Amino acid sequence: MSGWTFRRDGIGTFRFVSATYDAATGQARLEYAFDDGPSMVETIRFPGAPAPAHPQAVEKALQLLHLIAGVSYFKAAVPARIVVETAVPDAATAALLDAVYVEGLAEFAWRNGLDLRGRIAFPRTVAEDAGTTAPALALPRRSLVAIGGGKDSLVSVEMLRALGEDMTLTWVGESPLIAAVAAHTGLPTLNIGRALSPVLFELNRQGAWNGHIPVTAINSAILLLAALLYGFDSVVFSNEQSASAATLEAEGRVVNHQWSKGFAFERALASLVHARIAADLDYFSLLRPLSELAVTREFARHSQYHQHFSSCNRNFRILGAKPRERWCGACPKCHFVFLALAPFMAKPALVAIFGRNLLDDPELAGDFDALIEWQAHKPFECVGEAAESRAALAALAGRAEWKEDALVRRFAAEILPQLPPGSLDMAPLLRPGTDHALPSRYQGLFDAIQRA
Ligand SMILES: CC(=O)N[C@H]1[C@@H](OP(=O)(O)OP(=O)(O)OC[C@H]2O[C@@H](n3ccc(=O)[nH]c3=O)[C@H](O)[C@@H]2O)O[C@H](CO)[C@@H](O)[C@@H]1O[C@H](C)C(=O)N[C@@H](C)C(=O)N[C@@H](CCC(=O)O)C(=O)O
Ligand SMILES: Nc1ncnc2c1ncn2[C@@H]1O[C@H](COP(=O)(O)OP(=O)(O)OP(=O)(O)O)[C@@H](O)[C@H]1O
Repeated sequence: MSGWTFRRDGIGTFRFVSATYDAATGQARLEYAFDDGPSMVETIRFPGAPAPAHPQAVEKALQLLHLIAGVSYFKAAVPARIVVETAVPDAATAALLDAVYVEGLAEFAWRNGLDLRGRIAFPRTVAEDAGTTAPALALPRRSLVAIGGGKDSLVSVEMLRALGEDMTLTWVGESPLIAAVAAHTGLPTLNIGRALSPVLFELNRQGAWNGHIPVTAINSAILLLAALLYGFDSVVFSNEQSASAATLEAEGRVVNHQWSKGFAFERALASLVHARIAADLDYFSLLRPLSELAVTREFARHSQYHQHFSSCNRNFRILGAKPRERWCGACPKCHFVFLALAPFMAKPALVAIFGRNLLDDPELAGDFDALIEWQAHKPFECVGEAAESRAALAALAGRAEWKEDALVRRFAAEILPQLPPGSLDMAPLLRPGTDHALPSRYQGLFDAIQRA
């Protein structure tokens, strides 16, 4: 960094400098820079990956990963100009990237008082035929399943296990918690290494713009490259229906904290992969038909994981302090998961997971109000829709074991009477939706849930 001064408002250009994959070490190297500043190099390690059997598809997937993962670095200065010094993307790829950088950074922009709409335009070659299909590679019929240490991916794992699917569980980055949960499934695992450039952390110290990024888009691109390297024909995520809902809508903007977990991103990425990378490589979310409540109802049955999993995102920090226990009990995700599991679990078992009864803590009233969008917007976190939280609280208000707890009692006395009658029924929220892109072999999975 010597001889180069970073001023976040003084940067003109973000450069995609190079992207290489070294088959001997299984390491991808993604290089970026601002103006004539230092290289920012991110590395992704694919342990034990065999020499690429499909080098052209691997090269395409590597380019896509380079372009998507740039979002972590671009955000540090959000300059007006983007230069791609590697292969310039075609129109369809550039359109996806524009969306990842504008919609995926919408929360970042909102919270920093920025507006990226109309400000991001990836360079693109002249438009290719929209109907182009990439060649089929005869990839083996097996699934690479993303695992995050929480309830969602474990529900998928158990659904796929019940179908006898050949699968490997995979996660990006070092996480003892995810490793322990993955080991508990007894299934084959693959931990992919990821190291962000230390230059980014230095820029953060020097006052770079910082905030939320669409991390699922990055993990998805990493897993697609992994599928080609190790030989899988499906990359399976566990993003639920509720992830597509906005966190807030204000001043003509739609901000979704979970944008890259949403259906619009899933569809766009899946069709780009079929068109440009491999016709037989599927990317989809198995849980897309389900609400968060439908997922927690399923997860409640899998008690073998209850003392191992965690949905608390504070566990997954690279730099920041991690909670001493698996659940910090103080973040919106802890609050939401407690509430969403409560209608489906025995109370002592749920309290044993969290170490205390969060619904009996009056100090948390404001936090639970945000979950039900009561005089507040939903928190910027991976939580279900307000209708789900309201329905869960209404259900608990009618249960002898819960109704005396401070926050349930308060909800029943002060809030419930002001809510529209008929809006609190849980049954419609538990019914699987029809907006999904599941391969036909999985359609039957949700018939069973429908009947439950
Ligand atoms: C774990 C977590 O929630 N981290 C968010 C937190 O970051 P923090 O500063 O507390 O610590 P670190 O995670 O260690 O990050 C250090 C710095 O690195 C930047 N960074 C990190 C990863 C990356 O891929 N790119 C990066 O640029 C980060 O900005 C830090 O400066 O707050 C940050 C600022 O708001 C968030 O960016 C961190 O979020 C992580 C990228 C992360 O993995 N978050 C997931 C748990 C998450 O938010 N998942 C969403 C899915 C959203 C989506 O559309 O994909 C969810 O579950 O809803
Ligand atoms: N480190 C990671 N590497 C790869 N995929 C991940 C990682 N962390 C999360 N995911 C995947 O991203 C998606 C969204 O993560 P999310 O945290 O919502 O899921 P989860 O951990 O399975 O469940 P929960 O909602 O209880 O946290 C899931 O498909 C999850 O498997």
